Amino acid sequence: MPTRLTPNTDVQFVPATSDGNGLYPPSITPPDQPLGFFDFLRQFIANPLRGLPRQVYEEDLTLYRPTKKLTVLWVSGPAIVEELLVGKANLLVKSPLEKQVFAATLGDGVLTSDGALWRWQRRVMAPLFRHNEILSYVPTMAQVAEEQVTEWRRAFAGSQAIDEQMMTSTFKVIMRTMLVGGDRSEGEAIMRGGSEYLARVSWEMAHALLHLPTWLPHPASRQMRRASQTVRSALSDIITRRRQSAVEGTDLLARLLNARDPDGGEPMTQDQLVNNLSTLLEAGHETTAKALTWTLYLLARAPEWQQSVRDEVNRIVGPTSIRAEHIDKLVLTTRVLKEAMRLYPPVPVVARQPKEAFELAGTPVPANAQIVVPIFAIHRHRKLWKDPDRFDPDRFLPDRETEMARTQFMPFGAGPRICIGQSFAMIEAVTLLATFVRGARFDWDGEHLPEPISRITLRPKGGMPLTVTPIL
Ligand code: HEM
Repeated sequence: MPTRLTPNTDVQFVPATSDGNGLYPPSITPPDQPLGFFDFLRQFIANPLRGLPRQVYEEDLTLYRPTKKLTVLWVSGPAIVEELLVGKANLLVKSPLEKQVFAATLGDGVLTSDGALWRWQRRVMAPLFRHNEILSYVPTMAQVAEEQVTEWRRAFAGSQAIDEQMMTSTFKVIMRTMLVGGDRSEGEAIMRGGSEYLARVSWEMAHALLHLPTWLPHPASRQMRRASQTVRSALSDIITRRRQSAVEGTDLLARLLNARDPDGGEPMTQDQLVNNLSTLLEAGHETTAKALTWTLYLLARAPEWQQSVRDEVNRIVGPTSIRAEHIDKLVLTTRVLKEAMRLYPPVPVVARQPKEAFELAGTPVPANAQIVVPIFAIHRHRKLWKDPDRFDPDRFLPDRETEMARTQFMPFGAGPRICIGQSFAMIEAVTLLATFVRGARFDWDGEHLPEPISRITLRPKGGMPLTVTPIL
C-alpha cells in the first residue's frame, strides 16, 4: 500500500550543513510531513527537492493529494520503479508539465515527444551514440580538458568558478563532436541562452502545476522567451548555412538532415531540426557539467580520494593525452564519478503521466496523476543504502555493485526512455575528470555548503568556487 499523506503547513526546511567531516557533503533534510499546497508551491519554486517529504526516502510509493485537482505519486522503491518505467512504459507519456516547460525551447524533439514521433527521432539519432563511435571522440574530449588545464596554469593558483568552467568545457565537447560548423559566438549565445532558460524553469513549472492558461505571463516569462529565441535562432542559422554549403558529414546535423520519416519519406522540417539540435545540445552538456562540478566538489572535500584518482591516472595514462583504450582501465575514477552522481544526480527527478488510469503495484493510479521518480531520494533511500549521505566510492566496487537492484542507482533513468547519451556522458566525464585531476589540485575553503537545487538539472546554490592549484 502507498503511504497516504495528510498535508501539514508547519514544516520547516533545513538544508543540512556539514558536520566538519569532508565525507558528509550538504544534503536536504526532508520535512517529516508534506506541506500544504501553497507552502509546497512556494518551496517548489525555491527548490522542488524541498517538496519531498521524509516518507519518499523511506517508503516505496507515496501518494500526495494536496488539492482535488492535483495527485502526485512519488515512486521510490526500485521494484516499483522498474515496473513503472520498464514494464508499464507503454502506458505512460512524458509529463505534460515537462512538455509545457520545454515547449518554447525544445519543441517536441526526442526528449519531449511521445509515440511514433519519438520512436522515429530516437531511431535517427541512435547510431550517433554507439559505444565505438563515441570512443572515437576521446581525443577531442581530452583536448578540451587540456585546454582548461592550460587556462588554470595561466591563471596560477586561486579560486575558480568551477561550475562555469565545467559548462564551458562540456559545451565545447558537444559542439566539436556533434555540431561541426557552429562558430564561437553562436556557441556562446546557445550556451548562455540555455542556461538562463533553465535557471528560471521553476516559475514555468509552478505555472503549469496551477493549470494557469499559457497566455498568462509569470515573473520570468519574458526572460525565458528571450533566452529560447536566442538559442533557436542561432541554431536555425547554423542549419541554414549547412544546407547552403551542402557539406557532407556524419555528425548529428548531417544525420538529421538526411533522416526521412519511415511512413511518408518526409525529411525533418526546419522546426524539427531546431528542436532536436537544441535538445541534444541542452541535454548533452549541462548534465555532464553538473556531474563534473559536484565530483570536483566532493574530491576537494576528500583530498585522500582526490589523490587516489590522481595516482590511478598517472599509473594508467602517465603524462600523455588520454586515449580510448585508457577509459575502461580508469576504474577508480569511474567509481568516484558514480558515487558523485549517486549523491548529486545531475537529473534529480523524472516525471510521467498515465495515458489512462492504471494499477501500479496493486495501487490504482488516476489518469491525471503526476508520477514522479525522485532519483535524488532513491539514491539516498534509507532502506537501500548504508549511511546514505556519506561519500564512499567503494559502494561501486564490482562485487558490491552487482548486488544492487537495477534501478537503485539510476542517474540515466530506465526503460525505453533511458538517456540516449549515457555512454557519451560516462566516456566524456572520465576523460575530463582524469585530465583535470592529473593537471591540478582542487581545494575546498571549508565553508561553501551549496544546497543542491533542482532546475531540471541539479545546480549548486551559490555556484561552485574551488581553489585550483596547477600541478606543473
Ligand atoms: C551525466 C550526464 C547525463 C545524465 C545524468 C543524463 C540523464 C538523463 C536522464 C535521467 C534521462 C531520462 C529522462 C526521462 O526518463 O524522463 C535522459 C534522457 C536523455 N538524455 Fe541524458 N543525461 C546525461 C547526458 C546526456 C548526453 C551527453 C546526451 C547527448 C549528447 C543526452 C541526451 C539525452 C536525450 C536526447 C534524452 C531523451 C531520450 C529519450 O527520451 O528517448 N544526455 N538523460
